[in-house]
Amino acid sequence: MKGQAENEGEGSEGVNLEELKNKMAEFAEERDWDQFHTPRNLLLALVGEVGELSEIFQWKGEVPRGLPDWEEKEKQHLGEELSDVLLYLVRLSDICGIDLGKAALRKLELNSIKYPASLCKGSSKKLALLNKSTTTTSTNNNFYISSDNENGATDGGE
Ligand SMILES: Nc1ccn([C@H]2C[C@H](O)[C@@H](COP(=O)(O)OP(=O)(O)OP(=O)(O)O)O2)c(=O)n1
Repeated sequence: MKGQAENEGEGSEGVNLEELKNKMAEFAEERDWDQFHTPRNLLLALVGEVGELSEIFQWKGEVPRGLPDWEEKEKQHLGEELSDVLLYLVRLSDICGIDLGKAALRKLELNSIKYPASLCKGSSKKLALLNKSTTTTSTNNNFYISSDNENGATDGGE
Protein backbone atom coordinates (compact mmCIF):
# COMPACT_ATOMS: atom_id res chain seq x y z
CA MET A 1 0.00 0.00 0.00
CA LYS A 2 1.96 2.96 -1.24
CA GLY A 3 1.28 6.60 -2.07
CA GLN A 4 -0.83 9.33 -0.55
CA ALA A 5 -3.68 8.28 1.68
CA GLU A 6 -6.73 10.42 2.26
CA ASN A 7 -6.44 10.35 6.02
CA GLU A 8 -2.68 10.81 6.07
CA GLY A 9 -1.63 12.77 9.12
CA GLU A 10 -4.83 11.97 11.00
CA GLY A 11 -4.20 11.38 14.70
CA SER A 12 -3.86 7.79 15.81
CA GLU A 13 -5.14 8.35 19.35
CA GLY A 14 -7.77 5.87 20.36
CA VAL A 15 -7.12 3.40 17.55
CA ASN A 16 -7.86 -0.03 18.88
CA LEU A 17 -7.95 -3.56 17.57
CA GLU A 18 -11.76 -3.59 17.54
CA GLU A 19 -11.83 -0.56 15.26
CA LEU A 20 -9.27 -2.06 12.90
CA LYS A 21 -11.21 -5.34 12.89
CA ASN A 22 -14.43 -3.55 11.97
CA LYS A 23 -12.79 -1.46 9.29
CA MET A 24 -11.23 -4.54 7.70
CA ALA A 25 -14.58 -6.33 7.77
CA GLU A 26 -16.22 -3.31 6.14
CA PHE A 27 -13.45 -3.11 3.53
CA ALA A 28 -13.93 -6.76 2.59
CA GLU A 29 -17.72 -6.56 2.64
CA GLU A 30 -17.84 -3.52 0.33
CA ARG A 31 -15.73 -5.37 -2.25
CA ASP A 32 -17.35 -8.74 -1.83
CA TRP A 33 -13.96 -10.02 -0.76
CA ASP A 34 -15.21 -12.08 2.16
CA GLN A 35 -15.05 -15.06 -0.17
CA PHE A 36 -11.27 -14.58 -0.49
CA HIS A 37 -10.62 -13.84 3.17
CA THR A 38 -10.31 -17.44 4.25
CA PRO A 39 -7.90 -18.41 7.03
CA ARG A 40 -5.35 -19.93 4.67
CA ASN A 41 -5.48 -17.03 2.19
CA LEU A 42 -5.13 -14.50 4.96
CA LEU A 43 -2.22 -16.36 6.51
CA LEU A 44 -0.42 -16.45 3.16
CA ALA A 45 -1.15 -12.77 2.61
CA LEU A 46 0.22 -12.04 6.09
CA VAL A 47 3.41 -13.98 5.42
CA GLY A 48 3.78 -12.19 2.08
CA GLU A 49 3.57 -8.84 3.83
CA VAL A 50 6.14 -9.95 6.41
CA GLY A 51 8.37 -10.67 3.41
CA GLU A 52 7.79 -7.15 2.06
CA LEU A 53 8.55 -5.76 5.50
CA SER A 54 11.79 -7.75 5.62
CA GLU A 55 12.83 -6.42 2.22
CA ILE A 56 12.98 -2.92 3.66
CA PHE A 57 15.68 -4.02 6.10
CA GLN A 58 17.38 -6.40 3.73
CA TRP A 59 21.12 -5.76 3.21
CA LYS A 60 21.10 -2.74 5.49
CA GLY A 61 22.84 -4.52 8.35
CA GLU A 62 21.81 -3.53 11.87
CA VAL A 63 20.16 -0.12 12.06
CA PRO A 64 19.93 2.17 15.10
CA ARG A 65 16.66 2.51 17.01
CA GLY A 66 14.40 5.26 15.75
CA LEU A 67 15.99 4.93 12.30
CA PRO A 68 17.62 8.38 12.51
CA ASP A 69 19.32 8.15 9.11
CA TRP A 70 16.27 7.04 7.14
CA GLU A 71 14.47 9.35 4.75
CA GLU A 72 10.84 10.20 5.54
CA LYS A 73 9.74 8.36 2.40
CA GLU A 74 11.45 5.21 3.59
CA LYS A 75 9.88 5.49 7.03
CA GLN A 76 6.47 5.99 5.47
CA HIS A 77 6.97 2.85 3.40
CA LEU A 78 7.95 0.99 6.57
CA GLY A 79 4.74 2.20 8.22
CA GLU A 80 2.73 0.89 5.30
CA GLU A 81 4.26 -2.56 5.41
CA LEU A 82 3.92 -2.76 9.20
CA SER A 83 0.26 -1.81 8.76
CA ASP A 84 -0.31 -4.49 6.13
CA VAL A 85 1.04 -7.07 8.57
CA LEU A 86 -1.13 -5.75 11.40
CA LEU A 87 -4.26 -5.53 9.27
CA TYR A 88 -3.93 -9.07 7.93
CA LEU A 89 -3.20 -10.32 11.45
CA VAL A 90 -6.30 -8.59 12.80
CA ARG A 91 -8.41 -9.93 9.93
CA LEU A 92 -7.02 -13.47 10.29
CA SER A 93 -7.80 -13.44 14.00
CA ASP A 94 -11.34 -12.21 13.34
CA ILE A 95 -12.00 -14.82 10.67
CA CYS A 96 -10.70 -17.52 13.01
CA GLY A 97 -12.94 -16.29 15.82
CA ILE A 98 -10.04 -15.25 18.03
CA ASP A 99 -10.35 -12.15 20.19
CA LEU A 100 -6.85 -10.88 19.45
CA GLY A 101 -6.76 -8.23 22.17
CA LYS A 102 -7.86 -10.68 24.81
CA ALA A 103 -5.48 -13.37 23.55
CA ALA A 104 -2.56 -10.93 23.50
CA LEU A 105 -3.22 -9.78 27.07
CA ARG A 106 -3.37 -13.39 28.21
CA LYS A 107 -0.13 -14.13 26.37
CA LEU A 108 1.56 -11.18 28.06
CA GLU A 109 0.52 -12.65 31.39
CA LEU A 110 1.94 -16.03 30.40
CA ASN A 111 5.16 -14.36 29.25
CA SER A 112 5.61 -12.63 32.57
CA ILE A 113 5.17 -15.91 34.39
CA LYS A 114 7.55 -17.70 32.05
CA TYR A 115 10.15 -14.93 32.22
CA PRO A 116 10.04 -13.42 35.73
CA ALA A 117 11.76 -10.02 35.69
CA SER A 118 13.56 -10.88 38.90
CA LEU A 119 15.34 -13.73 37.14
CA CYS A 120 15.61 -12.36 33.60
CA LYS A 121 17.01 -8.99 34.50
CA GLY A 122 20.75 -8.82 34.93
CA SER A 123 23.67 -11.04 34.12
CA SER A 124 23.88 -13.93 31.72
CA LYS A 125 24.49 -16.10 34.76
CA LYS A 126 20.97 -15.41 35.97
CA LEU A 127 19.55 -16.12 32.50
CA ALA A 128 21.29 -19.46 32.48
CA LEU A 129 19.82 -20.16 35.89
CA LEU A 130 16.34 -19.31 34.61
CA ASN A 131 16.84 -21.57 31.62
CA LYS A 132 17.76 -24.45 33.89
CA SER A 133 14.86 -23.99 36.29
CA THR A 134 12.14 -23.39 33.69
CA THR A 135 13.03 -26.20 31.32
CA THR A 136 12.52 -28.66 34.14
CA THR A 137 9.00 -27.38 34.85
CA SER A 138 7.87 -26.44 31.35
CA THR A 139 6.50 -29.25 29.23
CA ASN A 140 5.43 -27.65 25.97
CA ASN A 141 7.39 -24.42 26.01
CA ASN A 142 10.71 -25.15 24.39
CA PHE A 143 12.76 -22.01 24.35
CA TYR A 144 16.28 -20.84 24.64
CA ILE A 145 17.74 -17.88 26.40
CA SER A 146 20.41 -15.91 24.64
CA SER A 147 23.40 -15.58 26.93
CA ASP A 148 24.67 -12.47 25.15
CA ASN A 149 21.42 -10.56 25.27
CA GLU A 150 21.12 -8.66 28.51
CA ASN A 151 17.54 -7.62 27.71
CA GLY A 152 15.92 -10.95 28.13
CA ALA A 153 15.08 -14.19 26.49
CA THR A 154 14.06 -15.31 23.06
CA ASP A 155 11.04 -17.51 22.74
CA GLY A 156 11.81 -20.31 20.39
CA GLY A 157 8.70 -22.17 21.40
CA GLU A 158 5.02 -21.41 20.78
N1 LIG B 1 -7.61 -9.43 -1.02
C1 LIG B 1 -7.14 -8.37 -0.34
C2 LIG B 1 -6.16 -7.53 -0.90
C3 LIG B 1 -5.70 -6.46 -0.17
N2 LIG B 1 -6.17 -6.23 1.07
C4 LIG B 1 -5.70 -5.10 1.88
C5 LIG B 1 -5.00 -5.52 3.15
C6 LIG B 1 -3.60 -4.95 3.04
O1 LIG B 1 -3.47 -3.86 3.96
C7 LIG B 1 -3.47 -4.42 1.64
C8 LIG B 1 -2.62 -5.28 0.78
O2 LIG B 1 -2.69 -4.80 -0.54
P1 LIG B 1 -1.74 -5.36 -1.69
O3 LIG B 1 -1.96 -6.82 -1.86
O4 LIG B 1 -1.96 -4.51 -2.89
O5 LIG B 1 -0.28 -5.23 -1.11
P2 LIG B 1 0.63 -3.92 -0.99
O6 LIG B 1 -0.20 -2.78 -0.55
O7 LIG B 1 1.78 -4.33 -0.12
O8 LIG B 1 1.08 -3.62 -2.47
P3 LIG B 1 2.33 -4.25 -3.25
O9 LIG B 1 2.34 -5.71 -2.95
O10 LIG B 1 1.99 -3.94 -4.68
O11 LIG B 1 3.53 -3.55 -2.74
O12 LIG B 1 -4.80 -4.35 1.12
C9 LIG B 1 -7.15 -7.07 1.60
O13 LIG B 1 -7.62 -6.85 2.71
N3 LIG B 1 -7.60 -8.13 0.87
